[in-house]
Amino acid sequence: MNSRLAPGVSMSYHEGMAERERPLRGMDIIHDSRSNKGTGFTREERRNLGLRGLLPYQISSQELQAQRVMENFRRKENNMERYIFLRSLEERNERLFFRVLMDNIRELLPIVYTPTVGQACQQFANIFRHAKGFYITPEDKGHIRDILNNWPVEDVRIIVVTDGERILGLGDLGANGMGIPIGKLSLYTAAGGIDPLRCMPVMLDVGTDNTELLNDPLYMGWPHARLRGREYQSLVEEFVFSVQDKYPKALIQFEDFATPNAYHHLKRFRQAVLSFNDDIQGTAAVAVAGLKAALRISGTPLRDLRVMFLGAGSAATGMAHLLTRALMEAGLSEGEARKQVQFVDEHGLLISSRKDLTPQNIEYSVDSEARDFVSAIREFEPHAIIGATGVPGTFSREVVESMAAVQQRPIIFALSNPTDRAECSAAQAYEWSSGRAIFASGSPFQPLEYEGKRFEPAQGNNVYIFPGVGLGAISVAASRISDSMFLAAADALAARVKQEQLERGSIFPPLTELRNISLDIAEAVALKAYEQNLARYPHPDDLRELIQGVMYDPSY
Ligand SMILES: O=C([O-])CC(=O)C(=O)O
Ligand SMILES: [Mg+2]
Repeated sequence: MNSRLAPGVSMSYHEGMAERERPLRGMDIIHDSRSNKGTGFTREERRNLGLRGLLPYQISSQELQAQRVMENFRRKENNMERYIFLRSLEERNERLFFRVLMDNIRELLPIVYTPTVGQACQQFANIFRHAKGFYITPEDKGHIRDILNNWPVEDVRIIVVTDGERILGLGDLGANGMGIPIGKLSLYTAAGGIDPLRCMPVMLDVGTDNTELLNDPLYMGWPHARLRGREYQSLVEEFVFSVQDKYPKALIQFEDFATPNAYHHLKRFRQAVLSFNDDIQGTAAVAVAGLKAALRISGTPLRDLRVMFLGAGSAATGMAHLLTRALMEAGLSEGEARKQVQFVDEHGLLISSRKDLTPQNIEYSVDSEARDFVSAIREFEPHAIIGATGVPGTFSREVVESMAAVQQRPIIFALSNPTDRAECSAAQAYEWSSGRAIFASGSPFQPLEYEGKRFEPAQGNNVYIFPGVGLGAISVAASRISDSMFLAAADALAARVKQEQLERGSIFPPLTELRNISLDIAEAVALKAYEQNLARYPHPDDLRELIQGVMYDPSY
């Protein structure tokens, strides 16, 4: 295996990680978010680092600082203010930011991530304070490798890149979409234990077709219509190969690209480059995990599972593909598996006679008299419906009632983000199914009561998957990411759901367990990498210990 290592490529994750840090002193330390501890500097540090006089007398423990942060956080008027507050904490004191995020993940996830991050992208230009991440525009054509040298870190391992064309279910937000890679990478650190120094958010700013943004004097992106076609593709290629040259072991996560480009990039790079598409593959693994857990409630064998998707974009087709693989693992042929998966989009059921189907969808088209969603449900009697439309209200009362009529425990996943784009709300799913639905949404819904019973809606979001997949991949320097790795990740996730949770109808483990979930997933992914001969590091004595050992700890 070692023979596959390029000369100069280190043999383990640890080697080469000791980035030479500049010895800072005095105010420079306080102004360096990675070094700053604020009032957490000890008396001795204050003496040795030239900090005397620059801080108030009292020394606070990190716990006390975290408490102060959370009190301030809770006093803020609204979630946007909380978002701004947290991002500026990160700019001042990175370790304290991650301490607070990790210790309060349930409360803070809806702020640094969906739904508030969606709003933050919409208002990105208005709330902008401090540049973070790396921006590439068509004017950088031919110079991307060069300008990558401006990034101050020598050993980047995780890159999340978007071109901003399909930000959550909010559409084309151009360069304002930078909020998404930033948010995803915060979770790579908080949930996946990736050192923030190894993370790089990238905006491939190729313009926007959002005229409101183009007309907004505050808009900060490249102010042109979107680059398309060959020129666009060649910029993406130049970016990917420049990254590979500078950071040969970095994982590239493609995020929130419009469907045709998302598929194009996936096909182009999945074999050759350590990369994946989070919306297609990460979401798919979450959905498969959720379905497997849900089947434990309903008692349906996996091989019998029938699923109907609403929406035929990247997330839905990605889920169908991985689900087909899971059904094949359960013993079905590919043809049999595909027959258990159907799609409905805005023009109705995907039937073979339709002329508007994409290559990803044609494989799942059927011959049927049914046309609309409800009659398709009545005919197919799916165990689960999964929405990935970005269109709220599409799981109507009639839809949910039809599911409740054909299944005792209808599985209803309303996965579109942010919360106000969900196909139906948690309350609607429970109410319209008389409390029988097994529900999950992409963005959070509050716990609720229905007819005296408490429900805790599960959040079926790819945050359960990508941090662990990334951690596993970079811990062994995987050469690429395979479908089997995502199936292994889904199994590791589903395995963490306890029986007592299932009894409460909850099909994902608590978000408070994210770090351990990511560790389990990382181990499963790394094992697959060795099994499939895709690891570039030699097998360690204890894989789990190795992975655990590289996980970032924000304590001072
Ligand atoms: O960011 C999220 O919450 C999930 C996701 O990838 C998307 O909706 O595009
Ligand atoms: Mg996404």
